[in-house]
Amino acid sequence: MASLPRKHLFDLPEGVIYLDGNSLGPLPRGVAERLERCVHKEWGEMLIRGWNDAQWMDQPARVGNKIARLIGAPEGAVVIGDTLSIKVYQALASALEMRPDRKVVLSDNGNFPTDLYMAEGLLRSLGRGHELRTPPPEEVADAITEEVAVVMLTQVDYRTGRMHDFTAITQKAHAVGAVMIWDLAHSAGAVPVDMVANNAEFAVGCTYKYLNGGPGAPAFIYVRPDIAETVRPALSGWLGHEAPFAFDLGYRPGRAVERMRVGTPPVLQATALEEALSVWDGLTMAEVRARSIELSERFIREVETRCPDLTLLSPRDPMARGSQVSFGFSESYAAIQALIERGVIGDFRAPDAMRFGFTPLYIDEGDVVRAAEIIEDVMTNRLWDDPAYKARSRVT
Ligand SMILES: Cc1ncc(COP(=O)(O)O)c(C=O)c1O
Ligand SMILES: Nc1c(O)cccc1C(=O)C[C@H](N)C(=O)O
Repeated sequence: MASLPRKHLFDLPEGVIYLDGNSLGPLPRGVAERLERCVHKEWGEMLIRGWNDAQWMDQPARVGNKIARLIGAPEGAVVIGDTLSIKVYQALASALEMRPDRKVVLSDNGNFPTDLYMAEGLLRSLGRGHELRTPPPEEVADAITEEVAVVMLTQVDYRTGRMHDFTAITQKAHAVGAVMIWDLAHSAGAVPVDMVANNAEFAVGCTYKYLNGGPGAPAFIYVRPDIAETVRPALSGWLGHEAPFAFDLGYRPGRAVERMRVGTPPVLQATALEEALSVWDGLTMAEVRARSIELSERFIREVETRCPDLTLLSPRDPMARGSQVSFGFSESYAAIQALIERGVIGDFRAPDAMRFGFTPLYIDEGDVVRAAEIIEDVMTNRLWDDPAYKARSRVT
């Protein structure tokens, strides 16, 4: 297969430059047809037999293996299912059980809110006086002390694209005896990740962003293989049981990471994801990362030259940045609306970020330059200064 870009593998609307694949990836070409087959040939014709005959029951592990390759994890260490919020909860609950004598969970105040909300809810229901600490991202490393039970961080900041030092933070967590959880929501399919080398105990992530699994696509969870047989799942659902179809009354955790399965897998969503993952065949994350850096560096250069009113909010050093670039502007919400209307889809993140994702599978240098020209037009001609844009409802 030809290397990058692979635009022909995606169904992108004509005239759109899609710089929001960091929030919701576009539709890969084969997905609609694969779903059609799943609906008619599997669900429609096989009915209940689909669990065996179409291997629906093995899908969480099978798709997990496809993701494993992209995050440097071995076969059998990743499963998919549920939403990322649930996977965060599961990882944190199990991690806390591994350090019963410690009471501090360390995250940061740039983390995506659901990760912090799930932690708060879990700690409250444990009722054992745990504390969630959220220093600024730059201060996390110094806040890793021997009080900390679990360090739980999102590698790439959803707003700024700032990337934590993946290796140094995990090493520091382990040096003080803390358990490490990485949320790879903005990393999987965006930056090279090597879970084996990193040695963190847990990783979680979503698949609707850079992995193009579609809206509501299932999340994934990785558990380090050497601890997977001892980790205790808090959400002990029947499909994480060692023998679900024995229908025993007592819970016995399933084999390794399979114990992190909870209930019935979302077969249609997982089928879309499984097909979507084939766009990565024959690609390495190193190749994707190299292109992503070229594209985002070019974008920053073009925008800074053309638009003096925009301030770079992302780290300037590409090695400290994920695959997204944010610019600050006082009217960024209206400016993003003006851009979307002109075919450049990025997004707004409160309070003032215009955020653009770089996805080399379907974005090339020409798109980047064209997007910068349109941003220049919107800024120079104050096209954002339109009450209709400012009034538009803010759902996402
Ligand atoms: C870091 C991070 N965690 C969690 C989520 C969302 O979790 P869920 O898939 O449960 O909506 C997102 C984005 O939506 C995210 O960026
Ligand atoms: N998961 C989302 C959703 O269900 C609706 C709207 C947006 C999202 C997102 O993924 C937001 C995303 N995590 C972000 O970085 O802003």
